[in-house]
Amino acid sequence: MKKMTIVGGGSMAEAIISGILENGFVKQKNVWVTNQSNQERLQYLEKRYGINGTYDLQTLFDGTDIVILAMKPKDAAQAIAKIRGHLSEQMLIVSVLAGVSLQTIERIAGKQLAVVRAMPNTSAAVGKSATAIAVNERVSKSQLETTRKLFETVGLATFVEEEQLDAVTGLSGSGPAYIYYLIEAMENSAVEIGLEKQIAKQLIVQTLIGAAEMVRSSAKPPEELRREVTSPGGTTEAGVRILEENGVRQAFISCIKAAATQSKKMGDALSSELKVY
Ligand SMILES: NC(=O)C1=CN([C@@H]2O[C@H](COP(=O)(O)OP(=O)(O)OC[C@H]3O[C@@H](n4cnc5c(N)ncnc54)[C@H](O)[C@@H]3O)[C@@H](O)[C@H]2O)C=CC1
Ligand SMILES: O=C(O)[C@@H]1CCC=N1
Repeated sequence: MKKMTIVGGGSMAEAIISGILENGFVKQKNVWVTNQSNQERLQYLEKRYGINGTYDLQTLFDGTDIVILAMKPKDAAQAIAKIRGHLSEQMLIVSVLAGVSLQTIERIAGKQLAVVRAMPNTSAAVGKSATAIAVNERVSKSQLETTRKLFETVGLATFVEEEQLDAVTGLSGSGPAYIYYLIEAMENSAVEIGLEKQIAKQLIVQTLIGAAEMVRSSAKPPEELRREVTSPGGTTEAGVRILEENGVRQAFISCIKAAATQSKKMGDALSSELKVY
């Protein structure tokens, strides 16, 4: 892989940049990034990661192999229209935009392109993304391999049907935020019951890592693992009863469904915006 161009320099772009450089997928000097207008942010990315920032489209796209689209879906029409003259069939276009279909990317570009639609998460920054990927028929075998390698350098990568990507977005694209929310609540409670914040943080993080590893490596389903923690008349039973009484399970289910629906809505909104033109 010779050159990579990233359009959009926000949280997701930074997570990918940090992950791929850590794993040597591409050399720092061969990574080019741009954003809408925030020069300070571009300079931060250049300094922090030793990559190149520019607003000059020729410099950005000349001889590039992979273009990563990492702007918000609402900005996609304008952003892709601006760069479409620089996109070619030889390039692999990788979109991480929630909800936006492979077809929509080609429609905005106004030409046939090899497009990958991926849904990673920000844990890419530490090599732990869970990424699901769908591709269009113009993606070659070697581009498919490059895509797999790209996302495997930042965590787990799996291929799915495009129709499943909204569900993936609701589950694992947004997923880290649900876990951070849980950690916030655990930290709040820890302070309230008299633990020091720093000690509580260590215990919470290790508990999450341990539980995740148990689910990953054990043949037992999570319900059974949970039963093993729950002594009759004990502490866990007292705690989990409160979760059940407060509908926390249902709240999580509704949360993930709402996020998946929102992904589809954002894609549909962009698609109907295009019909207007
Ligand atoms: N943040 C997350 O956890 C995840 C985000 N995504 C997707 O990644 C994309 C980016 O999300 P974030 O990084 O969170 O957003 P962000 O708001 O942090 O960054 C968006 C970037 O796009 C740039 N941009 C906007 N218009 C542009 C234009 N016309 N030309 C060039 N750059 C332009 C902005 O300047 C900014 O640097 C979204 O489409 C989102 O759906 C996907 C998976 C996870
Ligand atoms: O909140 C969002 O729209 C993006 C997509 C997945 C995670 N963050």
